Amino acid sequence: MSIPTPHNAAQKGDIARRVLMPGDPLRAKYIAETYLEDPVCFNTVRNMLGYTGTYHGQEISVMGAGMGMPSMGIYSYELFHFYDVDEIIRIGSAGALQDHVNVRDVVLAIGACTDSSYAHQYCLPGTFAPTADYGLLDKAVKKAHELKIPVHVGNVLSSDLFYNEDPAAAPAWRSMGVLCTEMECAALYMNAARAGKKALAILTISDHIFKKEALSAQERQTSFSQMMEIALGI
Ligand SMILES: O=P(O)(O)O[C@H]1O[C@H](CO)[C@@H](O)[C@H]1O
Ligand SMILES: O=c1cc[nH]c(=O)[nH]1
Repeated sequence: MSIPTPHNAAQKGDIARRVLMPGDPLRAKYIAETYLEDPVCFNTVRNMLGYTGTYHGQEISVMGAGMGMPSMGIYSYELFHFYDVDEIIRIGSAGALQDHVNVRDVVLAIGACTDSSYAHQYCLPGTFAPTADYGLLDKAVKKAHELKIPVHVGNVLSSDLFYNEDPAAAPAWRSMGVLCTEMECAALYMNAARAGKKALAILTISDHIFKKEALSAQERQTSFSQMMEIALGI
């Protein structure tokens, strides 16, 4: 595939080697305008906004990934394969599945279970365990400790379903110690593995599946800042 792609108007060199990816493109805009110096917008196709700027002198990009594994699958595939991106850090929200994981908490995803068929394309003679890049994960853990931000480090669920009508699904994942549920991490980790690149997901708990708690808009912003401090500090 040549660039620009059907989904990304960037030219070669417009995108940094490291990209932060929130699901929401407006959050990408907010991050670029709030945290980066001299941000330049490189994509508006489908309003999936992407920006490149600098943070403490280092070039970094931030781009929306959309919701769900197909969307993350497209954008991260193109970044890894056509734009020479080396590292993608997903920054997103998630619903807690464990009692000790609370709203506002930050989760670093070692691995991503999934109910999606995304891995079928690889025709593997078994199941694949999508995992974070250990170097990025280690740096994120150390940065969180340095910033005194408590984090949970463990397995997450990347589900195709935000509204799941099977009442047994969440308790089943909970019984396996899975910390929280979101919708993109497994696709990102699989694309990174296939491309020989690096990925990590940093998640903020926005709601609790079992306690039926949810953050207010203001609280989301505060917790989101902690996640950003870790992601940008790596
Ligand atoms: O906050 P983001 O990154 O969008 O992540 C979570 O929020 C969306 C669902 O509301 C899904 O994309 C899920 O993964
Ligand atoms: O995918 C998600 C994100 C936040 N909360 C959920 O319950 N699911």
